[in-house]
Amino acid sequence: MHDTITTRGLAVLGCGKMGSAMLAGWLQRGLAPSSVWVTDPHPSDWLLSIDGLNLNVGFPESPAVVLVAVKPQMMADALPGLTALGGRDTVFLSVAAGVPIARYADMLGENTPIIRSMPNTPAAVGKGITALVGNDRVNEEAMRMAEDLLSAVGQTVRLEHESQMDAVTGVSGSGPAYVFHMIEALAAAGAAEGLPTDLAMQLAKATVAGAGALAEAATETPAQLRVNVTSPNGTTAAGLEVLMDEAAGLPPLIRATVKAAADRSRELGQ
Ligand SMILES: NC(=O)C1=CN([C@@H]2O[C@H](COP(=O)(O)OP(=O)(O)OC[C@H]3O[C@@H](n4cnc5c(N)ncnc54)[C@H](O)[C@@H]3O)[C@@H](O)[C@H]2O)C=CC1
Ligand SMILES: O=C(O)[C@@H]1CCC=N1
Repeated sequence: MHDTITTRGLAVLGCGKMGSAMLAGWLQRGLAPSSVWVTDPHPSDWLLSIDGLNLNVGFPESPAVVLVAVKPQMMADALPGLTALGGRDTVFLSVAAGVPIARYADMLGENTPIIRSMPNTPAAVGKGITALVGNDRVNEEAMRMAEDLLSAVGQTVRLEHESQMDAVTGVSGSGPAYVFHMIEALAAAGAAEGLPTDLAMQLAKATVAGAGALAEAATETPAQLRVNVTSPNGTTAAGLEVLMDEAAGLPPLIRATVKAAADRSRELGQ
């Protein structure tokens, strides 16, 4: 873990599902709990069980990073307490959906290095992907430090423009929920075809996990991997005829799903 973080400390504002997934990754990578300060009015049992963590005792005077992981709707209550840390070299790293860098800069001062990021919950098992974009106060060293932190829980990608963040949120931030729903729907369909519920769920989970792993590992495109499953005039072709229907199949449904999520991200930014 980056030396600056160990010496100056890492502050976490809000440590629910996302904050905890990230903190778990950092602790696993060897960050000492004594280097971490967490403020959360409702700490989980997991947080309470971490020996040496600085929990709800305020933040150090000049932490290397402040991770902001409260809900966008809580931001107005949570952030004003941190204005004293703004305008210096403490890097603010936000994971909040929709909240633009400008809103942090308004509260913390224009001179504050602010990185807006969008992780996702597979971070909890080290398989997340986080997109990042910083304001012009974020130098290369600060960006690398953030990437180093986030790479503890999966892949990272830099965005060229903050405006891309709403689409990213619609695809990879919210995306795990779409895939979990796919598992639910696949299992329910298996049960409707006569399988015991548990068996249908086991088949659905393993199929989605296996297909995801193959899509990541293979040199072929997902389209080719799909073709590889599809025997001419076989079972997959019959299924895909329904799923790939241009008017009523998955493409228009996923298009509308991602648009709704991206639109909501834009709305949260208003
Ligand atoms: N859950 C997800 O899949 C993802 C969430 N995010 C973003 O992460 C942020 C947090 O989301 P979750 O972890 O899902 O929510 P959560 O509800 O699990 O966590 C939020 C935490 O903030 C704490 N909190 C509330 N008021 C506070 C205050 N004034 N000061 C400090 N802490 C306070 C709550 O006690 C809670 O533990 C949101 O902004 C969300 O947009 C980003 C990517 C994915
Ligand atoms: O639903 C949300 O608003 C958050 C952001 C992306 C995933 N969960």
